[in-house]
Amino acid sequence: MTETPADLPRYDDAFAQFRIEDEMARLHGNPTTSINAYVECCGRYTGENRLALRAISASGELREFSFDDLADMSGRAANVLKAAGVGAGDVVAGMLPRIPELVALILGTWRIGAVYQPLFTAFGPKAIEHRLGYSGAKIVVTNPTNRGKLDEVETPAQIATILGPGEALPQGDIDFRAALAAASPDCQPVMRKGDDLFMMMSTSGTTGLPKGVPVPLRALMAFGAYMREAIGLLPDDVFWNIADPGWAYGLYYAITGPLQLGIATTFYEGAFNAKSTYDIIERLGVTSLAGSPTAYRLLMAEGPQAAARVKGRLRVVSSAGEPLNPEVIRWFDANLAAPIHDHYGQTENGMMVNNHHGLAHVVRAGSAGFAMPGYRMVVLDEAGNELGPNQPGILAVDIAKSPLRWFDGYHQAQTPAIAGGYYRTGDTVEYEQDGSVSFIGRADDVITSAGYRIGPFDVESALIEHPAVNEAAVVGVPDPQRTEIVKAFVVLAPAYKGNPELAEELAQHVKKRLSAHAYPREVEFVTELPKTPSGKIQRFLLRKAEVEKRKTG
Ligand SMILES: CC(C)(COP(=O)(O)OP(=O)(O)OC[C@H]1O[C@@H](n2cnc3c(N)ncnc32)[C@H](O)[C@@H]1OP(=O)(O)O)[C@@H](O)C(=O)NCCC(=O)NCCSC(=O)CC(=O)O
Repeated sequence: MTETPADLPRYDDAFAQFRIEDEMARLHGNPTTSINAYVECCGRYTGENRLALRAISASGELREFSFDDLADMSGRAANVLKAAGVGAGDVVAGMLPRIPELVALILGTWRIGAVYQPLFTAFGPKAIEHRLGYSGAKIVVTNPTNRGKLDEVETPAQIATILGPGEALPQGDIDFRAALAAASPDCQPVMRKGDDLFMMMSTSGTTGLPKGVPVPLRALMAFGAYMREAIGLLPDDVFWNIADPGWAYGLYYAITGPLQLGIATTFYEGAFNAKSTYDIIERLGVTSLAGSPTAYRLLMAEGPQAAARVKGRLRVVSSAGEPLNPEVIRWFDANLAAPIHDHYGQTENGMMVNNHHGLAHVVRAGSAGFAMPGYRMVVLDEAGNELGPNQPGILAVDIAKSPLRWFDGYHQAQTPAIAGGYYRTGDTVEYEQDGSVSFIGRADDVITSAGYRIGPFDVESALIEHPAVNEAAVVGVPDPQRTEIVKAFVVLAPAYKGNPELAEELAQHVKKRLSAHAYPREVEFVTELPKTPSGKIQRFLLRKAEVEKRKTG
């Protein structure tokens, strides 16, 4: 790839020079004594007339907000939350599209020392109820598009709705926009400690429903380090991370990370499509773009002509959520003159292995890159022994030697992934001789589709709610566009007959009940599912057969 400029440090140097004290010094507060995420991401940059947010509405209207504007809006949001009885340590859930009020809500939540829980706007009632259930959120802030789903959710949480012109307020709700206008913008930040939480995320595994991922304030050090070390964000960059803030990559690195560095971020409220993405890159002069390979493959599919008008504009492009194929790297190089680098992370611990833009000379196409300074990443065999180069095993974090790692376990759930001094990511990889990591696949049944992590059990439990379904097994099958798609194998109840209409009905059922992104794009009706003698469904056999079938065409 790129030639080695003589003055760039060797990657090993960056790793050796890492000192947690330097990361602490970059914060405004101190994680051991007193810290507040609002102060880190906004309060410290007020009074400088500094740009914080460019927000483009679905109809294309651009509005700009300074850190002072966000201080004012978040102060109001904080006072509205306080009036609703929210205090330090309480959970505030947000189910909102990318609108300026979303940032006001998140910063306002942090300002009073509360914990922000994102609810992806594609979620259906089943996914929402589960998450509000384990978080115990005191209030949910949403908009009319999503409000109806909450009628089907059992929750004691108060609901606040952001109304558009002429929209009616559901009975019992707080009119959030009117309350913001009436509230005072003044609010003294509530200081916390580094181990206190400021986010409650969720993530899927192989078994059981999604689990809560508590994020302590000391994770801010890791988020800032990723923006600096891997994305290589510079003060003059026009930064746009297109990932949805309903998930980790969007919340950590489209909102928290750039604001923490005092650098403006970008919101586009409309649904993703290649044309509007090129339009916005051109209109705003975006120099640093982040997103998932599926989004980049969709930009590629639009063809070289569409790309030509922004060729040379992008200084760097960062990719996360799924492995990046070398073909995309070559296409971006040829048609956008932009280096696109693969980065690897998880909701637990954030980004950990990256092709760091600032260290372009060590980038390897087809590899996930090198451990972030501040992390010691290892490859383990099943017994927990560290493996050498070219030996496949589980990618893991060496806890004692990774001062930036912050994940201490799932919320009110066991965390077998943390054992023997390591956190096991669940991804199978191997090291190359130079220490870069090559991704092989998941060691479990978790599905990666269009950058989303989807738990098969979650989809199966939505399917078996349908009266036609007796049993279901859900697997990820390879797909050239979305890495994997969700496929369901369904054993029907005796009164039902498998046909395309029923397959579509089941897909729609999952879409509506669970989430619009997690539905099975393929449904196959079968008479039985492969099982172990003890009755456990063997998803891996179904997946293996699908992989073989697709290979042989
Ligand atoms: C690449 C994409 C832009 C492609 O967008 P698409 O529009 O094609 O499709 P999609 O995958 O978003 O959505 C699948 C289906 O859900 C629907 N859909 C999506 N969002 C919706 C919403 N908010 N409300 C209602 N429906 C919605 C779409 O219309 C589509 O329906 P239909 O199929 O009927 O057309 C997107 O998939 C994307 O942003 N992916 C990246 C995800 C991401 O941010 N990953 C990194 C974070 S993961 C992470 O942080 C860790 C973790 O997950 O744990």
